[in-house]
Amino acid sequence: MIRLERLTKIYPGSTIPAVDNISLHIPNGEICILIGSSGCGKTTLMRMINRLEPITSGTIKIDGKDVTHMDVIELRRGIGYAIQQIGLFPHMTVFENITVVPRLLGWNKKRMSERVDELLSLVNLDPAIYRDRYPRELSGGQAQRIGVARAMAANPPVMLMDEPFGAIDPINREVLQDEFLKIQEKLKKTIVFVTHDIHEAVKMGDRIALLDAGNLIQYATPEELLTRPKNQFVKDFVGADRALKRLDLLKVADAMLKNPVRCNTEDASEKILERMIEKDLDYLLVTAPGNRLVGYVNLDMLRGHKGIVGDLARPMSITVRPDQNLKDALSKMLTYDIGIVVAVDDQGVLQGVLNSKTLVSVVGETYDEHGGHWGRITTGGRIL
Ligand SMILES: Nc1ncnc2c1ncn2[C@@H]1O[C@H](COP(=O)(O)OP(=O)(O)OP(=O)(O)O)[C@@H](O)[C@H]1O
Repeated sequence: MIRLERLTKIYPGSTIPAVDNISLHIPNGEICILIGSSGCGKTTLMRMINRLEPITSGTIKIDGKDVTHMDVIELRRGIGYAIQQIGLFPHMTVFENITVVPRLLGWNKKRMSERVDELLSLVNLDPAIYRDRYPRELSGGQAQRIGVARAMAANPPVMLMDEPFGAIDPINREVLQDEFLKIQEKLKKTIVFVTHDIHEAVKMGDRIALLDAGNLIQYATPEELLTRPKNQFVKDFVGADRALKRLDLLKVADAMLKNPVRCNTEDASEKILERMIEKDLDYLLVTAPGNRLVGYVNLDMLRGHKGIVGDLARPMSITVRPDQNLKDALSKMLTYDIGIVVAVDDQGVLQGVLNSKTLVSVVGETYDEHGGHWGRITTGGRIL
């Protein structure tokens, strides 16, 4: 756990604090995002944690230990540091770049070699291809991955990441973010992460610290920041479209109808047709034993058919997973021009159904300025 108490930094020659009396607490295993406009003090705050900047007043404790009382080399061994400019040494190979800290720690060749291969695989680069390359032989995205791998080399429990994906185009950035979140799910590091990008903050952060002119304005979960901005500054910062930003945050599982109406593959087509007409349904999902999604049937398909629905069911053109975010789901719905999408797990078992109406209502639930009330997330009515 990282605990900042009344932390202040005044640069020599300046009278205005770059970081002004900030207290905040970062639980172990969480990603804390520092965000705010240029010059608000994000980098300064971060660099005080590994003592690249001396502290003017206040304290920083990592797992109860005051960083200013620790041996600085010892301190930095426990803290991985990845920065936007990547900072790879141009005259060193990928292998040598990644093993800078392990070499200082006196690891033997075999251990370093295994670690490099493990880290390269973790960041999705083939060790056989990349370990002997020089930084100039890498794309920007690959170099960023190496930067992250290097920061993780000695398996530090804490990582400081200063706009680590800043210089990457938006598409590769999304890919890197997703990969990094997957890694973090496994490794559970305590991470301080600086970004300018509110989308990135909402997506990556367990908590977000919004700074302005050295002051901490709000420290909250992404959900809270979007739905309960503390004041006008926060509202302006997160943007008028904060409702839409919740699409990044909410999962399909938050908005889907969990028990959609369905029928079994073995059901007689005639019987199902009758029931659908009675219940005024145009489409019906078809599942096999174990609730495995087979596809759907509609009224036209069933009319005049004498067998079982399993013989008719058409597979869905697309499905989503419950843990996908609503932005991905909406994007699929728009791409395929469909109003409904079915959620299945990795084994193809039916989990729920998402339709555009419930999606809009879930995303539209924002802070009610007058009553201070939030609508409950509801999945709406039955849609099939
Ligand atoms: N070495 C320094 N000497 C004097 N002032 C500095 C120094 N480094 C930063 N500052 C000032 O401290 C303030 C905070 O800077 P800092 O780099 O922490 O901001 P930031 O939020 O990281 O900005 P950016 O998003 O542009 O990187 C700024 O006003 C900056 O000009």
